[in-house]
Amino acid sequence: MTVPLLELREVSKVYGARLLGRRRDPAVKNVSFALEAGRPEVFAIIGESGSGKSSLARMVLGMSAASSGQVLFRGRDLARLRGRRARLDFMQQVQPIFQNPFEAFNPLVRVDRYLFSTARHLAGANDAAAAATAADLALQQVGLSLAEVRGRFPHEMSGGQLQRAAIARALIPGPALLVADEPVSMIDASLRMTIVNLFRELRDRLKVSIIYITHDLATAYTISDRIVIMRHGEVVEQGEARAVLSAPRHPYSIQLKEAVLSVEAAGDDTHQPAYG
Ligand SMILES: Nc1ncnc2c1ncn2[C@@H]1O[C@H](COP(=O)(O)OP(=O)(O)OP(=O)(O)O)[C@@H](O)[C@H]1O
Repeated sequence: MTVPLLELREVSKVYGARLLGRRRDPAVKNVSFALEAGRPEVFAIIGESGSGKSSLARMVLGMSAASSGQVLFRGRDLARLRGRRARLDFMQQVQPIFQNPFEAFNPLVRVDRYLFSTARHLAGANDAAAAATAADLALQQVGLSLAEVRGRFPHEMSGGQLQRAAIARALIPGPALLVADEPVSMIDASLRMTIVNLFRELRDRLKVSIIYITHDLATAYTISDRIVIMRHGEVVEQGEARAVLSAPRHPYSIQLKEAVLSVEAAGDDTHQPAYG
């Protein structure tokens, strides 16, 4: 069997030891799943607020250690990733996209400078021209160009544009995996679908896998190949997106399905493609 791109084995996360003398409930409890190497997919992690999605994302990104279990990237346990070279290699291959693009960028740094810096540090661009080329190519992948971004501060761009620039930044090192934690929840509703559809396009064009973390079943259902549904830190259902949605087994997934159907029945146009 080939080594998976990403594998979680019985991963749990417990914050702090005790709360008022009582053991805290785990934020993530015995979660296992794997993404195959060489088979790019959009993999959604769905759950309501507090279900443990962001805790899981932080462990996959190596930003927080699992309390028990293992997170393996290409067979290497993230808990054993030592040294600058290994960390850099991991960061080149696994890139985050956060919820609020205005927090992801330093407000005092022009967006193009930010991209050039990523190109120098993570993509080996060794002069200004190489950094500009890398930034421009990445921006084109998300429907922007360096000319549109040049010289602008984050607040001089719309939330949708800035989130695209954040996705471009994440693409600069040529990652194999993007971890997008609620990437459209701060974006104007009319632009959400354009951005999530972009994930599918990137999967096909760049062969990158995307973990799409959301509380919004409708977008996840539309763009994902597989989904896991979390509740209180546990995976309550997982599988191929259409299969899970067509025959939900858990009461929570049934509720979610009903929510999607009611959005569709209402003809909510926030889930239609829009450009801008
Ligand atoms: N740094 C932390 N310290 C202590 N508890 C935390 C920490 N981060 C998260 N938690 C707790 O862990 C549980 C899961 O939180 P988490 O943020 O992972 O869920 P989530 O599904 O991403 O929710 P949301 O969508 O609201 O961000 C919650 O009970 C939360 O209060």
